[in-house]
Amino acid sequence: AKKIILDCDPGHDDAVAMLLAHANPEIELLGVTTIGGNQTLDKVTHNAQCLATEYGMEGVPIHAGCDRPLLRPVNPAAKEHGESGLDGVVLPEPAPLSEGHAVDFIIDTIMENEPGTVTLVPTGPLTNIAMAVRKEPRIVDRVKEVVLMGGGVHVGNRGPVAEFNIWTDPEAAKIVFNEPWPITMVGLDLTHQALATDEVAKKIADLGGPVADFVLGLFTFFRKAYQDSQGFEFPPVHDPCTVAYLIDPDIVKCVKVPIDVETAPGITNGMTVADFNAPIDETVHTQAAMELDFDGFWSLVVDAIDRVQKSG
Ligand SMILES: Nc1ccc([C@@H]2N[C@H](CO)[C@@H](O)[C@H]2O)cc1
Ligand SMILES: [Ca+2]
Repeated sequence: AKKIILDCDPGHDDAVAMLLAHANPEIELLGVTTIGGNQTLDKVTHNAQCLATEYGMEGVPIHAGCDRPLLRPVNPAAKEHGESGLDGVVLPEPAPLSEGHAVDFIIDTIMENEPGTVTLVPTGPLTNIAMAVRKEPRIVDRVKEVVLMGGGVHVGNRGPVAEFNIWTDPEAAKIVFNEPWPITMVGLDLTHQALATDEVAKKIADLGGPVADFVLGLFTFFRKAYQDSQGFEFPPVHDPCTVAYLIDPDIVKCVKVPIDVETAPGITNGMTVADFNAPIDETVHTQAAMELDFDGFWSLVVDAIDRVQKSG
């Protein structure tokens, strides 16, 4: 199984990423770390703890991380995720929070495991990852790869070309994208294909059960929020696309391309800039996810719900 650390800001779609990472046998979830983003750090951390209970996740450490970006103020996505960060569902009691900062957990976990065996899966702003790199630069060569939800190629949800996770902390993103580790950017080009349509909801409803109902509750709220805030009929469930790619790389088609981050103020601030004019040689350590196998993706999510309900 692939060992991963999920660095997240739950968040309706982070919640599905956590479910997929916990349930699928191809993934060994070494720990969950949290970052302020969709909501403030205290709220997203509490949400992660409650989700661990909901999914029956035993013994997976949860560590809270940075409570704000490196330079920018926190700008929660309250319209899309609600005041709690997980509006639309009733949350169970929280699982315990582990001692110690997320940045130290990320560093220690990578340094304690064999080189090239731990994958980082950030699905929120990249502050914790940037801080970890600055505190312990040796993690860059030891990490197997970074598969992050964020950015996109000339697409945005915070203005014309910025995506929320990057836009929230562009300086952290610039640090992360400029380290020489392998990065798969699972951006909006890809995740806007991962729509929770009526047919998807029906498959989950047909499964039945408490976790199926929980996920449907997430989707119901997220769908209304997306209709009201971005005019989408169905909500794109961004974050689990990262885990799905790790489970089955054929589910996501990627293109190798140099990617950097714009941190200058102005209309392109927070943009991930893919340079398709550059030569693609072995120095290119970044790739952008562009095409999703819709049915393959959703079958993994339905399977994860089924597995968690069966092991409950
Ligand atoms: N409108 C909006 C939707 C999702 C998000 C969060 N940020 C990323 C998508 O931009 C995902 O990680 C998701 O959790 C932010 C804003
Ligand atoms: Ca997220």
